[in-house]
Amino acid sequence: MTHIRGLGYLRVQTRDLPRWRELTVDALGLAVGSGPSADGLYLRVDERRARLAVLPGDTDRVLSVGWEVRDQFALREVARTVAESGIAVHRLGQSEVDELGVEEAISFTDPAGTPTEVFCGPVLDHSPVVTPRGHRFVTGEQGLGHVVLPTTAMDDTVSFYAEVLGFLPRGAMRVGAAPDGTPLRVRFMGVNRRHHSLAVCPAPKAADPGLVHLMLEVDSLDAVGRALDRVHELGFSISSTLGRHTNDKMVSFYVRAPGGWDIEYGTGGMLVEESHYTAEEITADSYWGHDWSGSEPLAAFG
Ligand SMILES: Cc1ccc(O)c(O)c1CC[C@@H]1C(=O)CC[C@]2(C)C(=O)CC[C@@H]12
Ligand SMILES: [Fe+2]
Repeated sequence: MTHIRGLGYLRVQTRDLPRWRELTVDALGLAVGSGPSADGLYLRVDERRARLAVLPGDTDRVLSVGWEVRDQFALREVARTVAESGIAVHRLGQSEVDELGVEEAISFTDPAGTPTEVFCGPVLDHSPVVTPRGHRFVTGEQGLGHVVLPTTAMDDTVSFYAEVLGFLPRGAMRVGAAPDGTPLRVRFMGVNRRHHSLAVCPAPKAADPGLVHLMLEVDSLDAVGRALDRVHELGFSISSTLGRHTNDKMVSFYVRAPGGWDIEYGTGGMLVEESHYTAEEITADSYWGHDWSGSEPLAAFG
């Protein structure tokens, strides 16, 4: 039933494009790609034209989370099931799909309020991906990485992704309790062998920026360490120090992006063997490290 193959792209809006360029290109080592808007920043990590698009605007917010399906027939199925679930679905026109660099796409708002797109037929850029320090990003069948979305409607959001879009639960972690004692949990969900392509996190209000973090994976610990050096040199704020997560086994750090949300930058994520997997509850976010004590408050929790 699952048609979604992975996280395809993320598009965000910012008031501070120059600082975004420093973070993504100079610090994190993404390659500059191309796109239709002359003042936009289009970033490549692989053969896709722009996996991350950063557009100038007067607020800092997510413009769209793009989920990928196999082909136009799978897209039609997703459009039908989302519409049947009671959510209004729009089919994007030619100028819109050209802007996204895909063949076809639909858009809708998920129960968390996230502007969401599902697409097929991404346009490729066959020129070499020249990252500043020669590292590679881990994408391919695992998709771009993962996003964590804040939501005030946890149950609706989780059931939408699981029961309408076919995401598989990949475990949870308690982050507190409601006034009546019901545990609150961050829930991880996957669509491919990456442990999670999505996590949904209980948040007090639905407001900009609409994101908790984007995770990007690179192919070596040295690439993570070098990026961390550059993040310090360029004066970015570390939200969480280096550590290893207990669920996906990834070694990562979190850096604060302009706009009040984070980019998680890691390596060594596990590959899920779906035929044996069961969804577990972790009781610590990390085996070691991941000190969040120096973090500036996330805009989504503010
Ligand atoms: C716990 C965990 C496992 C794997 C991940 O890729 C991952 O990002 C996390 C942390 C999720 C979550 C977060 O990002 C926002 C701040 C949160 C809610 C915490 O304060 C603990 C867990 C954190
Ligand atoms: Fe994460």
